[in-house]
Amino acid sequence: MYAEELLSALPLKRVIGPMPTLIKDIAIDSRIVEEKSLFVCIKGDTVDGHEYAQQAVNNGAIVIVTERELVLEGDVTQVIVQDTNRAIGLLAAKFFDYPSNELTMVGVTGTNGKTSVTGIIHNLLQSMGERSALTGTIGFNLNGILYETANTTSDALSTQQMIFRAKMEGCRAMIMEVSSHGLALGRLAGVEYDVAIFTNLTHDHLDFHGTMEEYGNAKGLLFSQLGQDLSKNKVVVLNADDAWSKKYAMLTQFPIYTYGIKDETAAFRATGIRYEDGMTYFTLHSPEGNYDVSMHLLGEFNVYNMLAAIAAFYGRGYALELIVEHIAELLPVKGRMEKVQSDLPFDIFIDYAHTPDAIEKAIDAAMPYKRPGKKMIFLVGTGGGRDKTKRPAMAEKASRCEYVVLTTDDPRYEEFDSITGDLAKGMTHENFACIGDRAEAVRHAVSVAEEGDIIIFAGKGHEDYQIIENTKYPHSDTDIALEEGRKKFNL
Ligand SMILES: CC(=O)N[C@H]1[C@@H](OP(=O)(O)OP(=O)(O)OC[C@H]2O[C@@H](n3ccc(=O)[nH]c3=O)[C@H](O)[C@@H]2O)O[C@H](CO)[C@@H](O)[C@@H]1O[C@H](C)C(=O)N[C@@H](C)C(=O)N[C@H](CCC(=O)O)C(=O)O
Ligand SMILES: Nc1ncnc2c1ncn2[C@@H]1O[C@H](COP(=O)(O)OP(=O)(O)OP(=O)(O)O)[C@@H](O)[C@H]1O
Repeated sequence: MYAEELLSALPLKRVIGPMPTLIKDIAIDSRIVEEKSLFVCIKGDTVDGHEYAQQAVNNGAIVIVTERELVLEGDVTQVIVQDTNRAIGLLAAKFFDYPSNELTMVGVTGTNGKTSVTGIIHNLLQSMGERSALTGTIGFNLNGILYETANTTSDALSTQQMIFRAKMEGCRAMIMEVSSHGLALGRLAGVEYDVAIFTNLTHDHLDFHGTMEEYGNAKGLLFSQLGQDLSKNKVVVLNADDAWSKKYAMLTQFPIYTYGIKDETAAFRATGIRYEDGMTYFTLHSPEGNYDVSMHLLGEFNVYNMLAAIAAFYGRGYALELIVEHIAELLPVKGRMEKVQSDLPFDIFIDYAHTPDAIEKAIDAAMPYKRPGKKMIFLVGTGGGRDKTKRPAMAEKASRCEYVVLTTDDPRYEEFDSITGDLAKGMTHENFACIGDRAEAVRHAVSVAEEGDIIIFAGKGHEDYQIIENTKYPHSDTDIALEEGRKKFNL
């Protein structure tokens, strides 16, 4: 792109040096700068990107966007702006020519359920033969190929790049998990959403947001940023059973489609929920009448997730009959109350619950499968160096199970005992063990399991690794549990 044209995205700037003709790429990481690039210096949490400007020049950057004049060697032009974090959003959207305008963009926010709802919508679109891309905690799924991403909601540059790639690969839709961090830090700058969905808001991430109020306000940005152009067919989907939905409804004038189980005024409502033989059944009440829905996804929380997806499809003009037909074929989302197929005499569920509410919902989901007189064992961990206030509440929720194993998810730099010690403060009974080493904890959970019991391994879900300090080690709750179980029962 012509440098002049690209930089026109930044009206307030001071340019030092001659303007080059062409910019071939944009980068925010000096280690992966290409020839003839523009590098934007971002002040991070751990380091300041301004310190890496020289490395970026050495690797081929010809323009540096910076918040202060830097001493740099080489043929390089400096563009001084007040806020580089804001600048990268404007530049990235311009460089990729505002790709979100050409796709149906779906954003899902909420404490729990983002991966599930985005996965459901993406998989339903695929099953109807429509090409869509998906980004979130699991990575960037482009036409079936999964690319790793550092965050649930990626930085502003990667976000625009991914939408552009989806457009170039012929996708008609892009389904995105929208985290509160992503919204608060401007990672979604320039993303024009057509569908904005809210799942729920419960305790998480208070290390970052400080209060639930701030956390809730950050999520509200998804709705307020939909804009005022009512000629666009934008759709807002809100959970009628969550009090925050009333606040979000006030942030936008676009049509609202509510869903829920308790609130009888919800436009999309489920009643008569039944769980049988690994299936969930319910009656869908909709503006178009009632439908019988059957799905392989387990638990009431997945009924909520499915209702959110159904409301979104309806809002975009899809026939409910068609959607309900495709739901019956849908496979469970990976690592979200996924039942492990095995020859062991007890049941294993793998789940990603890492908030108090999600733990409660995971236990609810498994309860219909609990046999009389048999135990439910819950293994729960949490990440190191993140919101510590939620830890006792997580263990308190897990205490509903007869036996609890307290462990770690990704301990990062925190001591095992510090994590399990915080969790233990919330236990309401004595039938639990604190075992920081997760592999050991999984083996222990299996060692106490007897015929007919259920074990839920929570917190790792789809992940096949554990991060200790800053290293990713291979780890699979499923593999360890199966190996230990077979040994125990001589299979
Ligand atoms: C606190 C936080 O959000 N940190 C994010 C931030 O990292 P950081 O501030 O540490 O960045 P940094 O390493 O200091 O680097 C600053 C700048 O210098 C550049 N740099 C750095 C080193 C170098 O050699 N050269 C160079 O140019 C970097 O590319 C960057 O532009 O910028 C990185 C790149 O965009 C993010 O990956 C990183 O997310 C980390 C991994 C993270 O864990 N974030 C969590 C808190 C988060 O965002 N979570 C949410 C919610 C998840 C959920 O729903 O549960 C998410 O959306 O993921
Ligand atoms: N609608 C929901 N309400 C409450 N709990 C839910 C809901 N959907 C999923 N959960 C629980 O939360 C866990 C995480 O689900 P999911 O990955 O879909 O959420 P998420 O919002 O993407 O979380 P994260 O971004 O932290 O990965 C699930 O394994 C399940 O235990």
